[in-house]
Amino acid sequence: MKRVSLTQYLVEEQRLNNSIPAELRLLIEVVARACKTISHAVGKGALGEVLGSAGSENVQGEVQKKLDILSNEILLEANEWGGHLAAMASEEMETIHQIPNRYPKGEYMLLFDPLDGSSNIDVNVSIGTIFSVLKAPDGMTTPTEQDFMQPGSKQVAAGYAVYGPQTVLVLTTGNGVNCFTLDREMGSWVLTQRNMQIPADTKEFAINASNTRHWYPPVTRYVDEMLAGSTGPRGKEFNMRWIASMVADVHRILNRGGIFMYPADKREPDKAGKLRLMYEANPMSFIVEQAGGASTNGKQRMLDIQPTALHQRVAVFLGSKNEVERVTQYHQE
Ligand SMILES: O=P(O)(O)OC[C@H]1O[C@](O)(COP(=O)(O)O)[C@@H](O)[C@@H]1O
Ligand SMILES: [Mg+2]
Ligand SMILES: [Mg+2]
Repeated sequence: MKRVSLTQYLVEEQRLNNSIPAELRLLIEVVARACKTISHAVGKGALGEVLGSAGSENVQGEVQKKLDILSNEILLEANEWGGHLAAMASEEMETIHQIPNRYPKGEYMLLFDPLDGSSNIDVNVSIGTIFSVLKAPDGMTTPTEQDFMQPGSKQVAAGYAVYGPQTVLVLTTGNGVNCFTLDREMGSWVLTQRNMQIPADTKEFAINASNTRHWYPPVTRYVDEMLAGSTGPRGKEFNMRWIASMVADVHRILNRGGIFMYPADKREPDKAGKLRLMYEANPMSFIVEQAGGASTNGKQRMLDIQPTALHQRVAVFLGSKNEVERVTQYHQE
C-alpha cells in the first residue's frame, strides 16, 4: 500500500478540490502535531505523572484532570506560534484566548475540547481531542466571543483524535471524512481510511441508560422500542454500547454505524443537555454529516443552531441517518 501522509493528503486535496488553502493546511498540521504530543503524554500514563485530578474546576464547575489542563496547554502553545489564528476557545477556558502580537491577524478561529472522556483517563480507556475551525469575520480586528457565535454550518474544518489502542485522527474540510493513523515509530500521520461512510441503518445505540428515569417521553419511547427487540415494533434486535468518551463512541459509529444520544432530561429542565455545542456537538455533527449521517438536537439540525454562548450545552442525537430521523420525528409527535 502506498503511504500517504497527512501533509501529502492536504496538499493533494487543495490541488484537486481547492478546499484547503495553505493557511488552513498549516493550521490543521499544527493541531495534528499537538494531538501527537498529547498522545505521547497519554501513552506514558502514570510514568509521565499525567493521571489523576488537578484539584481545580473549569468554568463549568467540572473537576479538571491533570490531562485536561496539560492537553489544553499543549494546544494553546502549539497554535499560538504555529497556526494562522486570530483566537482560540476551549472547553477548559472561561473566555476566548487572543493570539498576542500577530500582524496581520490570522484568519481562522480554533475551538477545542482538549481532552474528551475525562472520566476514562485514569482507567486506560480511549479518550480524545475534538476540534473545530471557523473563519474570522471579515474586517475583524480584536476577536470577541461574539465573533465565535457562528452556526456549525460555517465550520471550515473539524476533526478529532482518539488516543486508544491506536492513535487516529479523523478529519473533514467539507469534502468527505478521512482517517489517519499515527505511525508511532515514524512519528507521522498516515492515511488509513478514505471517505468514511456511516450506514443509514443500524442495530446499535449508545446512551447512558443510568439516566432512564429522567428522560423525556420521546427518548423513552425510542429506546423502549429498540429494547423490545424482534417481537417489538422495530422487529429486530438492537445492541447497546456506551464508552463514555464521545470521541470513541463517534469513532465506532463512523466505522460501523449506530446512533449516539445525550438527551436533555428532567433533572435540570433549563439545561439543554450535557454536551457542549461549540466544542463537541458542532465538530462531530460536521464530521457525521460529511460521512452521510445526520445530527440533530431532537428538534433541528445541529449545524443550523445559532449559538448564543461559548459554553452552550445542547442535546445530541447523531449517527445513522434513518435512526436520527426517527428519534427526531418522535420529538415532533
Ligand atoms: O459520564 P456520562 O454522563 O456517561 O457522560 C459521558 C459523556 O461525557 C463526556 O465525557 C464529556 O466530555 P468531557 O470529558 O470533555 O467533559 C463525553 O465524552 C461523554 O459522552
Ligand atoms: Mg468532551
Ligand atoms: Mg473535555
